[in-house]
Amino acid sequence: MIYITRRESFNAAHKLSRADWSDDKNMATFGKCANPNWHGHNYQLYVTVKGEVNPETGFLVDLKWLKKVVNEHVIDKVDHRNLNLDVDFMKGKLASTENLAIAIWDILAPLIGEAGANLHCIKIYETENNYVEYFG
Ligand SMILES: Nc1nc2c(c(=O)[nH]1)N=C([C@H](O)[C@H](O)COP(=O)(O)OP(=O)(O)OP(=O)(O)O)CN2
Ligand SMILES: [Zn+2]
Repeated sequence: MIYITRRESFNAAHKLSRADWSDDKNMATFGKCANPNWHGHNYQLYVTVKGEVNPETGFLVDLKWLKKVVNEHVIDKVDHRNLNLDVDFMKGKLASTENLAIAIWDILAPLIGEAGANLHCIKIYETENNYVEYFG
């Protein structure tokens, strides 16, 4: 078993708030992250794939292919966007890093499976100090 990781970066706005809660409750729960006029992050996304090395190519998966899949299906949809308003796969979800990691897993796992490998981990740094890892 071998593991290979592609890192991508994106910039996105969001806020942590629930439409079915009052402003006061959102502020009490999420603090400054519930600021109604949004705030943004420079996110770092790490997509780790696991599997066996193809003896003919020496590859688990071609990193150029992985870059293309991650960019087409994730980065192009989130970069310079508002996670709450613009991103179809986050509609109706609280825009936390946990929910973002789960949503990205759900998009990429089947695509990577079709290529004969397995998605191992989605890791997202929201800030330098905060990151989430999701293993499915
Ligand atoms: N479990 C979670 N908690 C929080 C999330 C999250 O996605 N999951 N997100 C946030 C906010 O988005 C917030 O913007 C994080 O910013 P902050 O707390 O300021 O993070 P920093 O690393 O910049 O803070 P330092 O104090 O400088 O370490 C909040 N909680
Ligand atoms: Zn935030």
